[in-house]
Amino acid sequence: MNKLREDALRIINNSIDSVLPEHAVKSQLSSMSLGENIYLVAIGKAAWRMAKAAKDFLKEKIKNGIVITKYEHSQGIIEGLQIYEAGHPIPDENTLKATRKVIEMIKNLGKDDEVLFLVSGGGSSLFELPNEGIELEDLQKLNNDLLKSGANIVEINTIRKHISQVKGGQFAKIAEPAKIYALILSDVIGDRLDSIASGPAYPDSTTLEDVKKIISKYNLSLPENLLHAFSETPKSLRNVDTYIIGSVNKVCENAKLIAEQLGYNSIILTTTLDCEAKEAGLFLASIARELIEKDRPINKPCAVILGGETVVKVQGNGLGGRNQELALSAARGIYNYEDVIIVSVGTDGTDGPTDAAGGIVDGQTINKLIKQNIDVEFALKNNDSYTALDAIGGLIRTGPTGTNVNDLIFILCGA
Ligand SMILES: Nc1ncnc2c1ncn2[C@@H]1O[C@H](COP(=O)(O)OP(=O)(O)O)[C@@H](O)[C@H]1O
Ligand SMILES: O=C(O)[C@@H](CO)OP(=O)(O)O
Ligand SMILES: [Mg+2]
Repeated sequence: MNKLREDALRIINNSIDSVLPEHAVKSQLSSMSLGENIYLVAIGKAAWRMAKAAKDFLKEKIKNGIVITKYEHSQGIIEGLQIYEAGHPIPDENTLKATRKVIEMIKNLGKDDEVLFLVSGGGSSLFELPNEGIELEDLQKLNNDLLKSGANIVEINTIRKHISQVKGGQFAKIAEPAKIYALILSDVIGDRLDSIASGPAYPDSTTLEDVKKIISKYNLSLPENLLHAFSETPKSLRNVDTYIIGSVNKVCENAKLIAEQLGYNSIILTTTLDCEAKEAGLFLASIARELIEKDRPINKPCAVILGGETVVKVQGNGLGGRNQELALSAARGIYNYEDVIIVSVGTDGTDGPTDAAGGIVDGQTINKLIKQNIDVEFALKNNDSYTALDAIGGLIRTGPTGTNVNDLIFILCGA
């Protein structure tokens, strides 16, 4: 493996390791003084690791607890906690079953009880009980349409919150009068607390008016029963304290430190990349060319680091994810350039409905695709980035990481 690729993989692995949730959970808990009657609820892709850290720290103070995470994201038994796995990014039967268990556990709590609510991205699909009149099939179709529409996560979750019994602050209402302490691992740009996992314990800033606008903006066609099932969400809550314990900012800062230790001049360009994945790829390639040809805006060897979450309007029937699509698109702009790599990777370890975390491309990627008879333009049009990158060794596979703080994207240039 060449040095640039080796360094890129090291930056990816070490910076994701630096945002695993154990340390953040323990350090937050050690600054709080919780009582002796704690009920734990952990939701999201990082739920298992967050819950394990909390249990190790609080021990017998936790009276009961439920963890809901994505399939293949549980790492085994945690004594005293019930662990469920469920569907993501589309909710399934197990989502509803596990959510009902949580409601049963917290609905009759008293004012001296406390709920430790550990929240990470993925929670929207894993923690859900829809409003009366909505069947699971309706909910699944709506989620599928939303995820393919090109809407961003704030828009998607605005809709999800208004057909739910637990999202948009409603979980906190059910737990009243118990106090909720929410520890949040953010995977939403700008750390919007009412969007992360659809904010089950945060006052909702969005309204039914916003729902109407999003339905019309993305031309969504909803069945009649769904249109009648929307409900307004709470705009204030009195029983919740919220703490953000990790975000994309941290993974970018750590990637910068690691790149510097490896000898690369490094900058963070943005932590809020949010445009179309294909456009982001071409934009990154143009920056790479500036670095190579003009040594601007920093001198080689260098790392230019970005964080955020791009969007994809899925119109083809191929296989891929936003990070793979960004990387494949970027390959077009660095065709035949030497000593440059562009990487895009989801810190949760799974990009779209695939087993890859993201993509890694260089100046030879397009030549390798040509040799395999793969037309990059067709692959992009068909949203088939996984198949294309897989054929030429351009996928990054980490497996589920146990954390989730959005996507890490970077350019690495040799001397
Ligand atoms: N074939 C595809 N190519 C590109 N993106 C896709 C494809 N299929 C689904 N997606 C995108 O993958 C997203 C879900 O991916 P996922 O990695 O689970 O998101 P997150 O990490 O935010 O939970 C969808 O919103 C959709 O836009
Ligand atoms: O659960 C959710 O609503 C989102 C954002 O937090 O996470 P993910 O994109 O991982 O599904
Ligand atoms: Mg997401």
